[in-house]
Amino acid sequence: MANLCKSFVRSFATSAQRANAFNHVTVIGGGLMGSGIAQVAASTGHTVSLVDQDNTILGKSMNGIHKSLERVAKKKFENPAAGEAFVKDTMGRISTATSPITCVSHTDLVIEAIVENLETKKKLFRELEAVAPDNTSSIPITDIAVAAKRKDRFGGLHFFNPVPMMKLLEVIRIPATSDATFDKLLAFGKDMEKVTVSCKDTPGFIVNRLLVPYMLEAVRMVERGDASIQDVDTAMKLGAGYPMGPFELSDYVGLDTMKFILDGWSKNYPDNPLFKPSSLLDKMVAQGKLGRKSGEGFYPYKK
Ligand SMILES: C[C@H](O)CC(=O)SCCNC(=O)CCNC(=O)[C@H](O)C(C)(C)COP(=O)(O)OP(=O)(O)OC[C@H]1O[C@@H](n2cnc3c(N)ncnc32)[C@H](O)[C@@H]1OP(=O)(O)O
Ligand SMILES: NC(=O)c1ccc[n+]([C@@H]2O[C@H](COP(=O)([O-])OP(=O)(O)OC[C@H]3O[C@@H](n4cnc5c(N)ncnc54)[C@H](O)[C@@H]3O)[C@@H](O)[C@H]2O)c1
Repeated sequence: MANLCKSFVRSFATSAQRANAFNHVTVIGGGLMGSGIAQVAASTGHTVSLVDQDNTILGKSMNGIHKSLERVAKKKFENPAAGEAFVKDTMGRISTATSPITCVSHTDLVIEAIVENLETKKKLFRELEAVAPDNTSSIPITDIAVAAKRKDRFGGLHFFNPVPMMKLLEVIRIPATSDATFDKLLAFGKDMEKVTVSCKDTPGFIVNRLLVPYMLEAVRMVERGDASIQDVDTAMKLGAGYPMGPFELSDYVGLDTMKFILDGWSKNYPDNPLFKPSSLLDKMVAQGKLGRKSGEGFYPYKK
């Protein structure tokens, strides 16, 4: 890992101008979250290796990052040439790879953002045998850390979707996490221009422990025939001020990710009624209706 950071530069600057806690970041998983994390890490001056299973997936990830950067640039810069330079500089800091092994030897921080499946995550950490702060939605960090040898350098970073827009980062320590590691993860959050909060290594941390049961109760409400999908979404947007209703948000997060979260919780806490599986969610995932990413979820989307 890199030396401790000396100071922070809050606004966008080139890597040469910033003093970040980490210089080079490896992000494993180039899906919704990994792409967003790689984008923000690069736009805040880090060099980034983005790793996924094959180059087709990585091509899609880089396309998505480019489009998202163009949206950010439009908002950030009045001068189109400055916006174009920002996009080009940021893209130039991201390289891609299909194996993490080559990247981790020269990286300062590894962030895992692959599918929400404990066995898959543990297998990856066994392969890495290194430090890899984890972007899990719901799996206790301690359970994933079982596969890591150097647990003092292990911690949880929970980003939110879409990463470029959501200001929060949950930073989770396990008993074995050293103070130095925890402090550096908090510093990394600041470098990424996020507000950090911390909590115990409990299921769903703060946000998902409250948000996911709410989203699932919306699904159960529709399963019971109490209200329609559209009316629940309208109600929560106009009556509770949420930017998206629970069904729009479920499609945005990914119904497979929602199911992974719920399956993990219901297996570990079978007596908690908030974590009960949903047959509607199970059926939709089995049909490949995963939300925006598959072109259909609770709503249809243009592919
Ligand atoms: C399950 C996990 O473990 C945890 C989670 O992540 S839970 C999910 C947490 N996320 C949320 O709750 C998201 C809730 N939704 C929102 O906050 C908003 O709907 C939203 C920010 C996603 C989009 O905002 P909205 O106003 O609805 O749409 P839109 O007009 O397209 O976007 C607003 C601005 O955000 C920007 N934006 C949206 N998505 C973006 C992206 N991926 N990249 C860059 N910019 C983006 C747009 O460019 C737009 O900028 P502008 O206002 O200057 O035009
Ligand atoms: N979707 C959300 O809103 C959200 C928000 C916060 C956290 N998370 C968490 O972030 C993680 C990733 O979620 P996502 O929504 O980006 O999923 P996603 O399905 O969009 O992406 C997962 C990516 O991981 C890749 N992958 C799988 N196994 C791999 C391996 N062994 N090596 C390299 N790449 C591999 C897949 O090819 C895929 O591109 C999950 O743990 C999820 O719970 C998701």
